[in-house]
Amino acid sequence: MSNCAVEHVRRVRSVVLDRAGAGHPATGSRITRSWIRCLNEYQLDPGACVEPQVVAPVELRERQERLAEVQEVAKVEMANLYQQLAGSGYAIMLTDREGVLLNYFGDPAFTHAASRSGLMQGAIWSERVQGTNGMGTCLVERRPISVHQDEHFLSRNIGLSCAAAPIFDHEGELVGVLDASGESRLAQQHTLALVSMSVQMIENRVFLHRFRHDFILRFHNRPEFVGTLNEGAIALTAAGTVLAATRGALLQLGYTTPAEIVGRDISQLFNITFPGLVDSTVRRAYHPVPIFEVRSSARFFAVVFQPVAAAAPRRPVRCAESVLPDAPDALAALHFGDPAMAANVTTARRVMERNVSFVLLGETGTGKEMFARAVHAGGSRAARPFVAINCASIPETLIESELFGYRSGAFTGASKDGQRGKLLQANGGTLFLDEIGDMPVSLQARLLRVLEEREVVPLGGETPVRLDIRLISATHCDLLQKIEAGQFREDLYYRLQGVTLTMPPLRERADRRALIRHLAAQESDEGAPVVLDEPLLAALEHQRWPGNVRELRHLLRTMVALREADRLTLRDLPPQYRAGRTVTGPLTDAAEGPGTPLNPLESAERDALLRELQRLQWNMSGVARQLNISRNTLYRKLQRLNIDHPDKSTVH
Ligand SMILES: Nc1ncnc2c1ncn2[C@@H]1O[C@H](COP(=O)(O)OP(=O)(O)OP(=O)(O)O)[C@@H](O)[C@H]1O
Repeated sequence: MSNCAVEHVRRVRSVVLDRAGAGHPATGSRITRSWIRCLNEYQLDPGACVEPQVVAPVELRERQERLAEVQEVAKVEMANLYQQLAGSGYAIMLTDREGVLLNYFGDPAFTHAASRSGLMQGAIWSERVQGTNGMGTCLVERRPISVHQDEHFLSRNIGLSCAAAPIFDHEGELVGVLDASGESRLAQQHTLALVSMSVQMIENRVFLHRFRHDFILRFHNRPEFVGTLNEGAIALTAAGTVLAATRGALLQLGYTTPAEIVGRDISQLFNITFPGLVDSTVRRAYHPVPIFEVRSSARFFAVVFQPVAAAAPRRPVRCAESVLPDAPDALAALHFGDPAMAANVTTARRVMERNVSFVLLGETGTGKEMFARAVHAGGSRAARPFVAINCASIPETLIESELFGYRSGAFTGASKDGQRGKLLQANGGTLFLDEIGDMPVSLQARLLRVLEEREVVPLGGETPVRLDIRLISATHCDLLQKIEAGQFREDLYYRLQGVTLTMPPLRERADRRALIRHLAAQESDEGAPVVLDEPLLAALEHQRWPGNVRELRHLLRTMVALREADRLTLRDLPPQYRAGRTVTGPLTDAAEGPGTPLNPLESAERDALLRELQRLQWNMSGVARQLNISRNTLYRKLQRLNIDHPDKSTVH
């Protein structure tokens, strides 16, 4: 045993035996209490150098399945927390209530040392097995706790610094612990606060998910905190009886256990009737409405969310392109504090429950479709279909049948069963018309008629069908300019335009850094979490991003896939992003011009594309069709390959 370990053992024994230990930092009462338990109750030897105890893989899987819902939510929060602590040598861990380590996100620099210390999946970190430690002692104390270096009981653990917080379920049962541990010499003051915040986020999100088929009242004494991790949430039956409440709700209302309010009518807690509150929430378009607590008359602001229909197809957490959390947080998840996006979300929430049409403007890849999906997911139509149609990528001749459908045999090549058009497929839900500016003028008249008459006659059919759709249109072009040029109908423009929102380009978003981290976490969430070092983050933050968030996501996806280590640096950045294309760099504008070096493959692609463009006299739809790609993709290629249209104004 090293001198240091011998000294530690001597100190532990002396503190426990005379319970004095004057002058030693570890005599804080919780640590002392734990040491006493370890020595007297569990009969542990502080100098023991035992191997970590690990449960069998089958048992680990069973334990993980038992906590599957918490784990699913915790994974995202663990990745976020890991990003926040990245570089400080921490590993983030989740244990169950017996202290078995279920999930581990580790700093690569620390993983090896961590597994030597027993910080690995399946290891048991209860206080009874490992003595005083963040995870185990937190389970006993049921409170957030830091255990720094020689505050550990076993001398083999004194290299560690741990910050741990307990996770409770809606019944107040302790279900596990979230912990950040590292070999850091300096206990980071803020680590415990970050871990506690992550736990609060996990508890809230698990609660919202578990009670998604019930009414949920979300409240805070400041309206802007409704929907944040500080809010309180109460699940209610359709009759307004309390089913469960979050810790945040109990804290704000001055109760200590859920049992004190479960089973009571909501009107016994707040001076409201439940139907009245549901009504005013909907009338105020999900803006928090003031309510008063019965006992203290304290004012709160509340929103009631309606149950998500049980029959609704569950939105996959991760789909090919877009990642959306469960409603109603989909809109909030679209930004991390950018004022323009925040204002868009506020406006959308205000009108979401009224059948107002939206027009979404913004450059390609700024998230127009994602925004439309979030509006759909957050509203009362969430359980009904969301149908998207891209007017730029469907050949003009087919848009009509795509929209209106057709009867069997309506035209050569039509399916023999016919097809319901997108308008009918979207009935009751949302129709998203992407690149509306590219809709042929003849079809615009027909669409306008349908929107005014609110019924549609399928192609080749006779009986009109009643339509109830929310329409969200998107375009990257200037529709007013198109109207002037006679390419877009003014009357349709006014019919589509209930609320117009502009998605900011990525280079102008104030929350770029958080968004980059968030996307990197999402892109790496199936493997070990990836950390971006500071120079790389700064370089990404200052790119021009002509393809906006889409381009950023694809770049991160590529970098994550090709990485050699879990810490990405400037060396992982593809060459075309290294020089020049920054917003503030010296090559700012010139970088988009022909000066940017292309690799040989890109040069060949550029030549081939130029030949095709010249052959078809720059008819963009024709070239896109010829190459079997969408016009959006074609425009993106032009941008990427530095091809300027001879008449620049027509290239968007
Ligand atoms: N706020 C966001 N958070 C996370 N990912 C986003 C966000 N906005 C966009 N993305 C990502 O960028 C991709 C492109 O977004 P989307 O298709 O919504 O953009 P768009 O503006 O509709 O593009 P286009 O005009 O080219 O159709 C999405 O698939 C998604 O992965």
